[in-house]
Amino acid sequence: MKQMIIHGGKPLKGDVWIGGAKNSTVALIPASILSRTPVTLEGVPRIADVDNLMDLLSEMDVKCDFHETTLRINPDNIKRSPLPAGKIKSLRASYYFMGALLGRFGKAVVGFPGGDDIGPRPIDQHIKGFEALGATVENKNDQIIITAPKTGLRGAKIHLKMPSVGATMNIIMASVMAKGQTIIENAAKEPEIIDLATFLNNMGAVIRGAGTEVIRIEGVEELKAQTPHTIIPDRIEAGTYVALAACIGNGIRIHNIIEEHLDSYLAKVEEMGVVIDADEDSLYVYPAGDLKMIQVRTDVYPGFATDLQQPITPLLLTAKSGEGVVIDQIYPKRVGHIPELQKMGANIQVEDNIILVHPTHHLHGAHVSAGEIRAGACLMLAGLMADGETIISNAGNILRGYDRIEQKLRQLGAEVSVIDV
Ligand SMILES: CC(=O)N[C@H]1[C@@H](OP(=O)(O)OP(=O)(O)OC[C@H]2O[C@@H](n3ccc(=O)[nH]c3=O)[C@H](O)[C@@H]2O)O[C@H](CO)[C@@H](O)[C@@H]1O
Ligand SMILES: C=C(OP(=O)(O)O)C(=O)O
Repeated sequence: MKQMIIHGGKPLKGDVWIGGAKNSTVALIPASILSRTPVTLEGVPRIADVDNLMDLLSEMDVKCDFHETTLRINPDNIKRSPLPAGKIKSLRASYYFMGALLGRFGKAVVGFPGGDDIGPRPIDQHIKGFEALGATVENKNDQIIITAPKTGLRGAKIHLKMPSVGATMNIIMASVMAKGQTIIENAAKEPEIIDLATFLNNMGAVIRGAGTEVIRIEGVEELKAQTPHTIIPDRIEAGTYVALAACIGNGIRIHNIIEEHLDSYLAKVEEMGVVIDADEDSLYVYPAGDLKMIQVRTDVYPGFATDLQQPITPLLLTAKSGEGVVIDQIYPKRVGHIPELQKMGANIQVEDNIILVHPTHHLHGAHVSAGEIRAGACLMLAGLMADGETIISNAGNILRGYDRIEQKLRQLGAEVSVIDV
């Protein structure tokens, strides 16, 4: 198990560069097997989810070469292999192999995915989509077996019950080579969907409307990657550093961002009174003065992202007065970080899944546990603010999605290390 050890209370300063978006990357890697030619991804974050996806590719004899931030994936000798257990359980996004294998081979045998403990994560909309394309879906011994008819998948009109990011991406991957037209209504509009569509379109796919609620896909015969694809910057990592800079920064510039992707988040941070200067592709966060308490309600994009409700919570604790409220409409049970923050002296409670935050002038180091990735990010920020030593166990959850975190925090002046215990 990994532990993160932080000696907090030191003001941080300097520059930080944001990596490629985890939530794009984890879809683009499975999508790479749809290509008949080698794929090059650039701006790939150094995170554990990528290592686990590369291991899954190697089970299919797909060769990967990961150098700095460039990942080359060569599916020339790909063999269709079932992915029943093991690494598949290590991340939620392994479910993208359902759509990708179905699209490429007409058959996918994939174990139930793992991932973060953020409450129930149903996949009924993914399955509804595969079935609409003509596939049969069986659930046997903790595995999902998805089979296209002998005549192949056929385009269909699919109306999602809710704009699910995972279902939208999985249906795109399955339908990109189906016969005829697929229409996804009530599709998710997250920037990561546009990134996937751009990647596939550059390989010859015909996907229109990504980023809006209606996506139209004309099936094509085959896909061939021709040019490298640069992954969009991680808006959640960027938002985490914005919160960090406002909590304990003495002037921090955050590079490689797309400001528009952070609009609703930055509006909330600025409503608190944090002063931010935006450049073409960077943000400068000034040391914070007296901050106001706010209310946050998560929503689908372009609303406030569920993945940012935990990273902003330590910032709310620094407000001068009032009561802050955080409501996660996407994952209401995503409140596992609250008892851990209480151990550090935070005046914060949960009532009926509503988080109530009160000004806390002093946090102290404690031994806490990162139940999931963003809970880990929240505790990491609290640890950097707190006096004394904070030990975060289950820090592997932070490494799942935060690119070179130890190195980046140290460059800003933090005293932090990650150890194996
Ligand atoms: C809308 C939203 O904020 N999605 C976030 C969510 O995506 P993730 O892909 O986990 O979630 P979805 O967007 O798929 O799901 C949104 C909501 O729909 C429900 N649902 C989803 C699929 C399904 O088949 N049935 C069903 O009921 C989910 O339980 C959830 O309440 O976490 C990802 C990783 O943290 C983020 O990158 C996404 O931005
Ligand atoms: C919950 C998250 O990750 P995953 O969906 O990969 O578990 C996240 O990115 O906040």
